Amino acid sequence: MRKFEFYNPTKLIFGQGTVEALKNEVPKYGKNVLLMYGGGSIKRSGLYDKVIAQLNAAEAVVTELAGVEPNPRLSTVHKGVDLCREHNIDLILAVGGGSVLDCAKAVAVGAKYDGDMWDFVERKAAAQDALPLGTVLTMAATGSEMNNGSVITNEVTKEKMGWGSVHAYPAFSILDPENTFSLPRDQTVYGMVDIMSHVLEHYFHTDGNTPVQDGFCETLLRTVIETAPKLIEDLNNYELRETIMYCGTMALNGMVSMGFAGDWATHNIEHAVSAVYDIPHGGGLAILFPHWMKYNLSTNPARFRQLAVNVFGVDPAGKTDEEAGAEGIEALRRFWDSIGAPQTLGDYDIDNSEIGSMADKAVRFGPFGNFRKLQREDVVEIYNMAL
Ligand SMILES: NC(=O)c1ccc[n+]([C@@H]2O[C@H](COP(=O)([O-])OP(=O)(O)OC[C@H]3O[C@@H](n4cnc5c(N)ncnc54)[C@H](O)[C@@H]3O)[C@@H](O)[C@H]2O)c1
Repeated sequence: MRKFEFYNPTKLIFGQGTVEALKNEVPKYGKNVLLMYGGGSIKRSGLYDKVIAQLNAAEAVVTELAGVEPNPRLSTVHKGVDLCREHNIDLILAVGGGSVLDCAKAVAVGAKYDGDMWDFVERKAAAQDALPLGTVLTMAATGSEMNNGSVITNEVTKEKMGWGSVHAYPAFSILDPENTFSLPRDQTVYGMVDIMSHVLEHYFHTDGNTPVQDGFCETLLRTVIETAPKLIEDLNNYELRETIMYCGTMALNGMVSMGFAGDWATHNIEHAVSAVYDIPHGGGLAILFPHWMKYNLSTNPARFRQLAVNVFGVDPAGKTDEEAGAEGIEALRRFWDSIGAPQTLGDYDIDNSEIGSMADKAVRFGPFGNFRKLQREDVVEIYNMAL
């Protein structure tokens, strides 16, 4: 293991009916609340009314920013920052999936910064402060509810990039699995692919002696693999939604990844695709991750073998590490196919015309990935494999 410090200040409030915690949490931060949400699914599901009832009980003065896009845009962040200043906002409350939460994080740091928040994404400046943020999660996927990361799309330059700050952790996050019942089957699948991808990004590291962390990661992967086929046939099953929601938070809140640096190349490769084509993040990962794995199998075949045996039940007898590892990659592909995840870029009508510009975006900050450093030509190769 490498040396580490662990810090995660987010208060997690998990379980049925927990939206009622809002009336006690909100007044701790002040009266003026900016309520951010997406395209209106929270109105159809009734969650909006429940949230408003709690905010009324807390005697909050509410300003709304609706319509936060999937793959949230910088222009929406700017709108949010303006609203915070205009209405002297004390607390931002994000109700939605990872996109709404990520956008709210960007608004929270942007409201306390004189320049353009995009400076933080471009690493030209580092956030020094933020407005407090509370969240009510409606989709299990990103882990944004309990981490300090956020991904923003600059629609003018067609760049989609992650950034993070110690000031971007939510102060509290409310997770009621029932609030994910209304999530359609395809988005449920994308969320589960995203969760597995976060664990896989952790798993492919080069630091030694991580048996406990490996076990945590393998358990999360096996749990999603066991739960996903049941959940897609029974979308209103509380226990299945609960299991996946807990997996999503644990996959990316730092708890299973202490003491090593995960790879994170595939997320970078995917962000460049969804920046140009605006496809769902989890859909892009389902296409690209198996190709990243095939491309890197020879980097450390023993690691792939361990995944194949411990997660996919591959029998390693009489096989080289590379052969067993390759079976594991095939098993992952078959599993994602079985739950209806996309398989090729062609599934989103993406051809090879933008591969060069996507690769340029992916290497914007230079070679990347900790398991193996990828150069531009490696990224081009992986996109070509995924066509
Ligand atoms: N912050 C992080 O750590 C992190 C990690 C991975 C990815 N991301 C980013 O997060 C974004 C994706 O977030 P996401 O996967 O949570 O999806 P999302 O928030 O974009 O939501 C996907 C779709 O589902 C809808 N939706 C959400 N909850 C719903 C519900 N309960 N009922 C009906 N519809 C619902 C949304 O309106 C949207 O149309 C991407 O931009 C991705 O790059 C962030």
